[in-house]
Amino acid sequence: MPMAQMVEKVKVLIEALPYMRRFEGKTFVIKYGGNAMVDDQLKNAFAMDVILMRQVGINPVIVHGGGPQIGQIMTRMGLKPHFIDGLRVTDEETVNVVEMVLAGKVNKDIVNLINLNGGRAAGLSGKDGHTIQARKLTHVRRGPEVKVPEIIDLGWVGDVERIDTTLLDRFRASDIIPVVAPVGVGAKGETYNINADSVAGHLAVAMGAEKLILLTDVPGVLDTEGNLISQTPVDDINHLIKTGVIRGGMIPKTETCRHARNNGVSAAHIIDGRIEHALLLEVFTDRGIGTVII
Ligand SMILES: Nc1ncnc2c1ncn2[C@@H]1O[C@H](COP(=O)(O)OP(=O)(O)O)[C@@H](O)[C@H]1O
Ligand SMILES: CC(=O)N[C@@H](CCC(=O)OP(=O)(O)O)C(=O)O
Repeated sequence: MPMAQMVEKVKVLIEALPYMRRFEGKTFVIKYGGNAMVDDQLKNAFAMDVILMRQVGINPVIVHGGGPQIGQIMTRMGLKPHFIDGLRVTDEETVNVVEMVLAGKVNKDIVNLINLNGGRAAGLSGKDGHTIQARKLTHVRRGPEVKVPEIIDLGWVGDVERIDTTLLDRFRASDIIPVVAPVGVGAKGETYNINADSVAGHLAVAMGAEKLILLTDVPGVLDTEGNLISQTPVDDINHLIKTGVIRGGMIPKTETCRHARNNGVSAAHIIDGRIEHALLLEVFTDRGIGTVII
């Protein structure tokens, strides 16, 4: 390798050093989903990023999605997936499929991925350690087409009521990376299907996380011309939603970020999981690659 190229490599490490120092001992809650969870090269890059974070003393907590994987199994079973405002309408049969897919195969595949890349991961759902305590979500329909606000029954869709961090605190004290399925448990032991971004936001608050990082399939929050908004103060989110700059699936994402920011999390990031090593590029470089909500 030519000397100039070697020097460039060392510069990258030096650029990362102040960030490594600043984040040592801090918790990052990372929502993992989208393309980053299906493409083999991206999957391994994600695992390596998380392992490197753990190695330099950061406590990464992974919350995963799995909407497409649930959809595949439902279709095979002859069930038709149905969404309202980005939330899956979840009847009794569907909630069983959701739990089997998320807390089962999807969760274990991620645990396996991290372990195979040299880390130590353990999977849990919200039922383990009573970690994610939930109640039925009261969903009010929104958007320009809704004239009168209307409450919709989405079935077994949950809202986080309380997070018990006991189990996650144990992991924090060890070298184990927790991988959390977004399945909640109700007061009577009932199972709730919860949006993974929302679980990540609540976990970040409960754990006093330094960062909430949401991986998605777009570069970040885009303006009306499609240009990336690299940084935005949390107080501007409302305006961006009201003026229609932020729409659709980006509304609950940015609202989750706002909730986290307003409850002690220092920064919330929305980044492009289609970029290899998106996590390290966002966290350990001066410019970052996505949107940071400060
Ligand atoms: N201002 C915006 N910037 C970026 N994406 C936006 C914006 N407004 C709406 N969106 C939409 O939000 C989507 C991301 O939300 P969603 O599909 O729910 O993500 P995920 O599947 O990763 O959870 C984007 O694909 C895009 O279509
Ligand atoms: C209530 C609700 O919609 N829950 C989601 C949970 C998984 C998820 O959030 O997965 P993604 O991040 O891949 O969308 C669902 O059933 O699909």
